[in-house]
Amino acid sequence: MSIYDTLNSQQQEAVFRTEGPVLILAGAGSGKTRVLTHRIAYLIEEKGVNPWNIMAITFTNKAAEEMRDRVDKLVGFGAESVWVSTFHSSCVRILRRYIDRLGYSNNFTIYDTDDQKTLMKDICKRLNIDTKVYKERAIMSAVSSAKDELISPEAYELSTMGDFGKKKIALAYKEYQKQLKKNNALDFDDLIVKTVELFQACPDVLESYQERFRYLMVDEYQDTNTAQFKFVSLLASKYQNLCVVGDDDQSIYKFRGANIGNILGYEKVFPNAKVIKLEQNYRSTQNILNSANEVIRNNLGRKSKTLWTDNEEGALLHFRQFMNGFEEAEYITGDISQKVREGECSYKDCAILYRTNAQSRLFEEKFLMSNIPYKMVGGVNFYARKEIKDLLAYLKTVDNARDDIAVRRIINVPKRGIGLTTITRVQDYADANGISFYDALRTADEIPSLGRGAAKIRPFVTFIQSLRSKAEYLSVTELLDDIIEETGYVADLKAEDTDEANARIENIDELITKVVTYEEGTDTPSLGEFLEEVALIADIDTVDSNSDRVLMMTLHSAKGLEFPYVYMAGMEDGIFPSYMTIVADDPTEIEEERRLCYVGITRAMKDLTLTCAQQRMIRGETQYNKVSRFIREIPRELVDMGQSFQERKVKDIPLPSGFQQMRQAFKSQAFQPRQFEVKKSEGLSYGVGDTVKHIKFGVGIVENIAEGGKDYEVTVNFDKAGVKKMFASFAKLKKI
Ligand SMILES: Nc1ncnc2c1ncn2[C@@H]1O[C@H](COP(=O)(O)OP(=O)(O)OP(=O)(O)O)[C@@H](O)[C@H]1O
Ligand SMILES: [Mg+2]
Repeated sequence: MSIYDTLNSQQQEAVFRTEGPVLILAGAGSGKTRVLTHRIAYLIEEKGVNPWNIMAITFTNKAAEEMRDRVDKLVGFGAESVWVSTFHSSCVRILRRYIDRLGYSNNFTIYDTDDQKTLMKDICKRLNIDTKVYKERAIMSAVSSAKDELISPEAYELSTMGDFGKKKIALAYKEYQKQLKKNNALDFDDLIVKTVELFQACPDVLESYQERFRYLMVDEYQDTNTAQFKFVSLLASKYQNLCVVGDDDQSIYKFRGANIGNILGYEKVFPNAKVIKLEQNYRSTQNILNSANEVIRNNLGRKSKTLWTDNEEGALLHFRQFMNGFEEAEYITGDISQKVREGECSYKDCAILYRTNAQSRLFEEKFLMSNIPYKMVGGVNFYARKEIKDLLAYLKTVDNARDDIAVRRIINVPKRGIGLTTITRVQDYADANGISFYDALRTADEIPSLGRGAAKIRPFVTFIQSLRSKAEYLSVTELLDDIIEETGYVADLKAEDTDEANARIENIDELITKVVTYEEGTDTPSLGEFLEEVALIADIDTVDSNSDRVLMMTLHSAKGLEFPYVYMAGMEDGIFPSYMTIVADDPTEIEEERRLCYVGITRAMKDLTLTCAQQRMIRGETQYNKVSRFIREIPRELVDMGQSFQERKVKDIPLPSGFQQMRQAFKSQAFQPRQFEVKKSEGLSYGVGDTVKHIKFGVGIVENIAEGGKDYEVTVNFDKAGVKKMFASFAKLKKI
């Protein structure tokens, strides 16, 4: 039996049709990605195609990694030469080789959003564009959309049609490109645009890549934009071996220029394309799939399609409503650890999905406290995010200013024109005199080497000093508000008005919520104690070589992935669908959110839990949200509604439950695993120093047993496998 026998007949058709354009349009979990990986295997093994001649493009690095993995498993030898990557990294590789043909040098720099913004600010100044009327960020986002559509500065200018605002943007766009080139730099969008330009300007380069990539495949095709589509169609125009797979119901990147028209337009560019539909879902239980189908049915602008499954009916979906976000996080973490403890699944089988990254904080804290390993995919841990670090650095500086790193972090946030030379000189002075960096700043006038630099430092010191005197009578919440206000931190982000800036604001709101919760839950709150509490969570080392971890990510980053147990949290109108899309005039915005919901539901293989909170603290204020409209679109008979919170007779919980324990835990530091060295642990049949046997790692000696929340963490030095840390309940060690 060959690997291709495991495919159904439509899938086989898609795999075996290696020549010519193929379009596979099919619903979630129908095996689209599987078809692509098997197609790669088939090309190499059955058609004798050189792996070097195959290119597969996916949307995210995570998806590329996963595809690479799947291909490696199918094809033993040679698979590493298949070019599997994202659009952006493919383009970087091509440009590094040939961009000199466009007059750049091959060691070009790639500008991140901060660099872009600095440049755009500069340009606005130079062109006398009033950034109060035309915000840099708004200009940048218009420029970015133009690039997604492959509209050049010249074409943009022609399209302005006397529109005054657009004219300004056209001017800025033109100048921006000029400056980028002068700096030998490309922004993110340019990576694709310049590659397309290169292909168009240099037929020989294009041809060499056409020869190289005889077989092209694109996953998640529904999310490609015009520029990306042009890139692949140019590459495929010679041999026409382009196979794209996608699902119009999972198009969730309209805000980034994804163009659903590409799906429909494919047959225009490749008129003899073979269209293949896959209708069987292999991923999910009937209940999960039916729920997903019912939800997506509410979108009007879609092609209807059939998606069925042979899988078992499965458990009902679970819906749980809680008093607040804290209870919600507690329930989900508890549910996961119970399942793991009972041997029903491992941590890595579980994923928590949410609408915005800011929602991760409560889960992270809960996981850390319960010693449950977790990993955030495609996001940065809450306390490692720039905006959170910046604001905490302010609080630390106000608190005692002994943390040099904190002071240095914010000395130029927002920009105060204090240069690196000045900072280095201050640091040298501090080192030479054995004083802190901040104390050196306070005596800046006496540092001879500073010269005029000292004048720039004075306002900063005055600002911090004034915050310090305010800290005597302000609450931590008020102090934080004051810092945000005075630094213009949020105001600047608001002016940027991009998705990224808005996500940062949400994170800051979440920090405010954290402070408010802290103050409400403490008799004598203080800045010092708050920082201590945060430091304990922020500094816990989450780097864990163990890959058995609960995954947390936004719904957007979950695209293409699958997990046996999925938790969709924050199912509330105002969160998901987001408030912005509810108030928008445009009904297609809700449809995009609904597609995102469809993506979320269809990630689940066996079990799906949907949760929401009655009240949620956002920006330190309690909001009352209705249950998400998407929940109401799922037929009741498919859902186990659990106990509603009214039935639990919760009278009035001013504080999130579990909060007191958390405070206790912080005070006693009980959740720091290494603090508790237990010689002979209750319930374990072995102790430190005993020789034990593990089913996979063999024989070793127990080096340490630490109390970790609800389970013991055992460190064993195995004769062969080396030192491993594991939780007692699934290590199943036997004393010998
Ligand atoms: N013919 C098949 N037999 C058994 N399992 C299959 C078959 N086809 C697909 N699967 C399994 O079904 C699951 C979903 O497949 P895959 O991830 O390829 O779907 P997809 O269409 O790419 O989904 P998405 O739209 O979410 O990206 C995978 O676990 C895959 O291994
Ligand atoms: Mg897929």
